[in-house]
Amino acid sequence: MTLIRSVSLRRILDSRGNPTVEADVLTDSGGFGRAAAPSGASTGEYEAIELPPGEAIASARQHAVPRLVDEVHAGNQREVDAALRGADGTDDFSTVGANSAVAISMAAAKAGADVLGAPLFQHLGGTFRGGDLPIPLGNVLGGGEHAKAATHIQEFLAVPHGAPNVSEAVFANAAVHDRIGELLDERDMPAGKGDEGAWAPAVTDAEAFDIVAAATDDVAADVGFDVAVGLDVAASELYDAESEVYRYGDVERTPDEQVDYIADLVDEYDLAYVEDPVEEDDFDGFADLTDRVGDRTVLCGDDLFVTNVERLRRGIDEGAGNAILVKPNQIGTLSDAVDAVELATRNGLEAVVSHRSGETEDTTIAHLAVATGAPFIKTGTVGGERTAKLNELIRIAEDAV
Ligand SMILES: O=C(O)[C@@H](CO)OP(=O)(O)O
Ligand SMILES: [Mg+2]
Repeated sequence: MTLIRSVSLRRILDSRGNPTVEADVLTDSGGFGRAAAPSGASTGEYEAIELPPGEAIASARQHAVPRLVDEVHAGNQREVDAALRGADGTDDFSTVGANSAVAISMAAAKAGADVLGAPLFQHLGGTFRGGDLPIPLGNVLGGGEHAKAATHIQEFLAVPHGAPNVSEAVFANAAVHDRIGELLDERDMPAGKGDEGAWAPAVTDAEAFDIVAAATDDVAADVGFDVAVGLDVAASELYDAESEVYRYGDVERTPDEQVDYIADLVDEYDLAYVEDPVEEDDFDGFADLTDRVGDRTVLCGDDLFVTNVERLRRGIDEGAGNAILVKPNQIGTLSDAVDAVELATRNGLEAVVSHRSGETEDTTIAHLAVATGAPFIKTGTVGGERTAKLNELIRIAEDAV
């Protein structure tokens, strides 16, 4: 029923207008799945390798497709992903390209679900999943690698952790985005938007904190539940390894000062979430911060862990962070992403399933978050490629009732 009959690959557009890989998987009984690879801008040094899409497609056709067609069952995700790993033969998918691998892995999962007639989250997570929906972290203002001449901190996030359900949480984040637009207007601060649809005004980080905190307070008062502020510092992008300082424009911070700065921000703004507060090799700084503020905020490793169980294991041993960002394309397959969530969860860390700054209309991560029972999903606030996932969560919540 789920034996793979064909795998087709093509170049399609992502949300930045760059080419990316889309895969179609068809099974012997007519089951069909289609998925596309996202793409990062602030990519971690230790991520699986994204090849230029044309190369990734040619290499996957040569190495991976023959190992899948008439050989592997789309309904057996481990088998699909093992075949992809076997076809690639490297640890970082540098032969086939993590972009081809993840597109095929996700398309096969959808084809399997199609044959079963089950929603993807149920096929991946089991029949008892669907009751717990993740809290959406919404990027509402930012800069860094996603918008030049805006803030140094990459993402200011709305965290609607008091929302009674996922739909109200999603709409609260949209309301924060909208309110920030009004506040910027009132202050005569014209702003475009960054790669993820967040406002990208030419303001200092301090001004951004003021604006975002005012907007979350206004929306919280309106909706009647708590909406906190979170950050993705994306600190590796600020770090100058040669001089061993973090550069925020003209302001420099040593690694120790960086930890102090973030710890102070957590208390000053009651931050509910901080991602990549220090650069990707600084497990010690991450652990120090976890000691200091890990009891009152989520400290999440993105570039630190890159969805990789080896790096996560090190983080667990060293007490670095209390959460992991999970991006399937950072590691190359759904099985690897699920392994990362499971290792994290077994060790008391929280999982945050995440989009990339370059996205498509693909909704797989919404299902992955529900399938793994992840407490958070980070997938933007506005823009079609972001709302595709958010609207899918609303549908999943309805189905699960
Ligand atoms: O840093 C991040 O968490 C992501 C997504 O927000 O950005 P990018 O995809 O550019 O790595
Ligand atoms: Mg990040």
